[in-house]
Amino acid sequence: MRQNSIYYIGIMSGTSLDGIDIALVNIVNEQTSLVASLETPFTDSLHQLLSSIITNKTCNIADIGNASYQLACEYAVAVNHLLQTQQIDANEINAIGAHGQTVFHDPNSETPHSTQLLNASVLAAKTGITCVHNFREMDIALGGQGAPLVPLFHQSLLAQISTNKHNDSLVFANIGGIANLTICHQDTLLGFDSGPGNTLIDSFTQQAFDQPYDRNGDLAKQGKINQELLKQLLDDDYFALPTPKSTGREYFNLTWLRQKCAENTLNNYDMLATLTELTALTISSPIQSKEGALVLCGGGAKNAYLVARLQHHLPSWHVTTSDNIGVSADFMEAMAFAWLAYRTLNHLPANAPSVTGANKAAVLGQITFAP
Ligand SMILES: Nc1ncnc2c1ncn2[C@@H]1O[C@H](COP(=O)(O)OP(=O)(O)OP(=O)(O)O)[C@@H](O)[C@H]1O
Ligand SMILES: CC(=O)N[C@H]1[C@@H]2OC[C@@H](O2)[C@@H](O)[C@@H]1O[C@H](C)C(=O)O
Repeated sequence: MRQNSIYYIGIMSGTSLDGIDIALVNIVNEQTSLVASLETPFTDSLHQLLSSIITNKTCNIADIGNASYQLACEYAVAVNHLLQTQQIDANEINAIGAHGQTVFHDPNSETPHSTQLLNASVLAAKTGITCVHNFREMDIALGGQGAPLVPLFHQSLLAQISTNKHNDSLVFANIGGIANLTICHQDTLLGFDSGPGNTLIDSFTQQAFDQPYDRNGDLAKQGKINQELLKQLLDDDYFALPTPKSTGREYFNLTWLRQKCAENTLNNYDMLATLTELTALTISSPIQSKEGALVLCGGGAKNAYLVARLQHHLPSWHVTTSDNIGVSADFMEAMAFAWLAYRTLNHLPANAPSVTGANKAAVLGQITFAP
């Protein structure tokens, strides 16, 4: 590690497949702050390749290698561009914490695994920066879910954010493709995937309205929630499972939806309103305290209709976005991966057994040194 450097880079490309989020952060005395950020879409060819790997489940082995290589190249172009605009040399960066692209997540099978594609050698070679990656594997090897990993980062932020008023009941909800909650109550830390965030909303919007997502929830807002279908969806076993638990797009997808509502003939607006309500209810229902602060991050925080439904279900809660407490809602996850790289390089554990169910805390990730 370069001792005088305080910079780390985090890269997240999440389950929504909307592209790459990069955060350049500095970490001083355990305090993480965002210096610069960049959001860039995948090229069409990489987007198509990743979508086909994720949705087809079976794929050519060469596709895995190609996607890993292409992803590393696109990560590297974005990192180099960000550094150039900031006039920061690669030598000043301690490490990149790179999530990679999750293509399959199954921590509960007889052969538990979670696969994030990324050719880390290519990323290190093309940026000249040491790269930390494969963060979920060790937690799964220790019997954990390998996800979510951000709750410990959320907890680390508590010391530096200014919501002391609500500190005894603070819940972070990251609403990406899948939604995950971090519940900080006094000294306890809980965290789990609550279920679909935007993934069903996005897939249905693409199919029915030929738009990438339901901007601000404007389409759902025009529909009427169908209570009968909502009940059928909420009956899914995942929602009643005790923690630790995590999930992914291999479970919550349009096939899942079709199976649940084979007999339903809702119009598209009502369907979208019902799917949005599913996300709102599965995020709000596990929250037990009467009041507190619900801090939203991830793209779903921009869905005004979804946010209104969350506020509706949590009337005494202060529902806000992490931007309002000084942490970028768009780059929270990328910041978390920069922080995870910092933990790895400093030999510090980065999983929370109370969240993932691992039998012990451990240093996570693999290090690929800059050549
Ligand atoms: N203005 C908006 N209105 C409604 N939804 C939006 C808006 N902007 C972004 N989104 C939603 O946010 C999604 C992207 O969110 P985000 O980037 O947090 O997901 P991710 O990082 O891929 O997911 P995950 O956290 O599951 O890994 C988009 O696919 C879209 O559904
Ligand atoms: C396997 C996987 O990639 N899981 C992601 C996904 O996206 C949201 C949710 O599902 C969460 O469990 C996790 O990402 C975040 C960054 C996490 O590990 O905390």
